[in-house]
Amino acid sequence: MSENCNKSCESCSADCSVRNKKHDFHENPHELSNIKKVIGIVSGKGGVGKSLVTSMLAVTMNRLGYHTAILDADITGPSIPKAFGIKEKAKGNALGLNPVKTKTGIDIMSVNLLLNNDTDPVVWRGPIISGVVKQFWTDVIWKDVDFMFIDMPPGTGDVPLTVFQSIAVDGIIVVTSPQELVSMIVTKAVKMAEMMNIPIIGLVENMSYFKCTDCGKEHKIYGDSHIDEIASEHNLKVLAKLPIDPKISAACDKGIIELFEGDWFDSVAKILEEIMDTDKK
Ligand SMILES: Nc1ncnc2c1ncn2[C@@H]1O[C@H](COP(=O)(O)OP(=O)(O)OP(=O)(O)O)[C@@H](O)[C@H]1O
Repeated sequence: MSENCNKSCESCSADCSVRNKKHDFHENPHELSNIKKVIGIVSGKGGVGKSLVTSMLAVTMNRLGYHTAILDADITGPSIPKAFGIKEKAKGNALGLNPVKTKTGIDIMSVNLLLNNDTDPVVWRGPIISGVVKQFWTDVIWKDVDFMFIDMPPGTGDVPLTVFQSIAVDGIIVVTSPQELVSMIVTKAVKMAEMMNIPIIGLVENMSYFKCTDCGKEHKIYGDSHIDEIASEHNLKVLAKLPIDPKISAACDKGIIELFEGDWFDSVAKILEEIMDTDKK
């Protein structure tokens, strides 16, 4: 703290303990929760495969023996329960709300696990939606979770802001697709992450190519990718390039994403393990 501190952080830019404390809006998780690492999955717009990447990352880390969880913060477009084929509803008791376990033991909380019908639209205003996401963090009992993946709502609106301010996110992964204005999206994500003081773990390019099952050739359906140049401009890693694969969309539709085959996320898994290990040292 500066000797001249008048506790008026708004008019002072010093990076001191008072300022940092005053600007820390992080909420504590439920007292019975224990969450080691929280990874936010973001995208610039909807439909690029953010929920799919979130699901596959959780499955990958679960296969490696980590207890994983998904907090579905995409309140108005929750697609996680469907990808995992979850039909049951979340139950609560006097202590709090329990996540629903998938067949392989991944803990999930999503607004669709609370609504009477999956098809009921969520017609709520921003502050209500943000409040629900916060409650998914504070009122759900997340027991012994190694990696929690947060499926963020697309963009940089009210809800992502609340998530980043109220949940201590350890890092974010940005999902893009080749047809997007990738450069702009990545630059925005980098700036947002800087503002929120959260490291970007790297980029995942979804729908990168289509591999012909007859000739084995890779076709760039959405044109050439620029992800590598953009990543190096920002000093970021490209974590994975995921093909367009009808088997993947079929797995999501049938609720069997836990059975996906492919090694696309093996290198991301190593990076996540390193993040976990650095804390143990
Ligand atoms: N690489 C892929 N191959 C085949 N299908 C895919 C692929 N990526 C995504 N899809 C399909 O595209 C649809 C949209 O994906 P997803 O729900 O993950 O997008 P999203 O970015 O989370 O969208 P929103 O933010 O609007 O919820 C899903 O039906 C998914 O199965």
